Amino acid sequence: MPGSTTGFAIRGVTVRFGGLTALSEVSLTAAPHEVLGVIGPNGAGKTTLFNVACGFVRPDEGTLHWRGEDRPALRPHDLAGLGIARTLQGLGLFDKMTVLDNVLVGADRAAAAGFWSGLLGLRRSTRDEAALRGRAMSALDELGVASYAARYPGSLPYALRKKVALARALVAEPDLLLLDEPASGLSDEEMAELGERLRALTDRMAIMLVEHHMDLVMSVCDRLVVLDFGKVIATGTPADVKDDPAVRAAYLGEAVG
Ligand SMILES: Nc1ncnc2c1ncn2[C@@H]1O[C@H](COP(=O)(O)OP(=O)(O)OP(=O)(O)O)[C@@H](O)[C@H]1O
Repeated sequence: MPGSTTGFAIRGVTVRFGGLTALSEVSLTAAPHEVLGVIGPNGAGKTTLFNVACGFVRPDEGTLHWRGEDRPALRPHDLAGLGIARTLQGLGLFDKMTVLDNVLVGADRAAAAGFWSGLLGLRRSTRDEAALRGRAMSALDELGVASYAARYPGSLPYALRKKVALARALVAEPDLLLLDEPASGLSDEEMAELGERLRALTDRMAIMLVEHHMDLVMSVCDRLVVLDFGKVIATGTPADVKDDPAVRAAYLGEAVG
């Protein structure tokens, strides 16, 4: 297939909001097992790019590429079936559901999308339910929060709620994980733990993260894409990008690394 890529790619994406061009011909790739960071000063277009990757914003021009196919019209509800999971800044946990049930929502989405063939038919059996709960519990366990399974998210500190949201994304066993500001609101220690967690996840998935915290970005990402005024101004390893004069100019007054 022409232009076929292994992994996730955004190609020539332009997004306009009325007269404002939020993204202009942006291209990037996230290879399997890679952590790709998207950074840039305020208003650079990071959130818009994340929303394009999640299918929340449809590009005016350009395409997405995933699993060997061009996908001009990715929609949010397609993600689970395509092996893509995401966490959002707002977490989106349901306060009236327990932690376990919140994670089960992620398992349900994946099962409904045919992710685990046979696990969800027209009538779900007790055994299927038990299997889904088992997966949800292991996702919580992997993040060290299984003991909170019966609690309600609202009663937990923010860092724990973030782990629950991540468990909900991971329960679907995605090949691509999209993270919007995963470090926001975390302490330095929690951020370091998150960094280690993300590195460990690369043995089974690619990760694209939009993040403000340079410490996390510099330590966790294999490659970075830097946006400024909707354009890619630099791409490379964290070390390359840190020394790039265009990046330094874009961040004038802000610390890079
Ligand atoms: N729905 C929208 N309607 C109109 N303009 C928008 C919309 N969303 C974003 N923009 C504009 O597009 C540009 C890029 O915004 P975006 O939120 O993607 O940047 P960002 O890099 O995520 O910024 P920040 O770091 O401040 O969150 C900004 O000028 C913003 O005002």
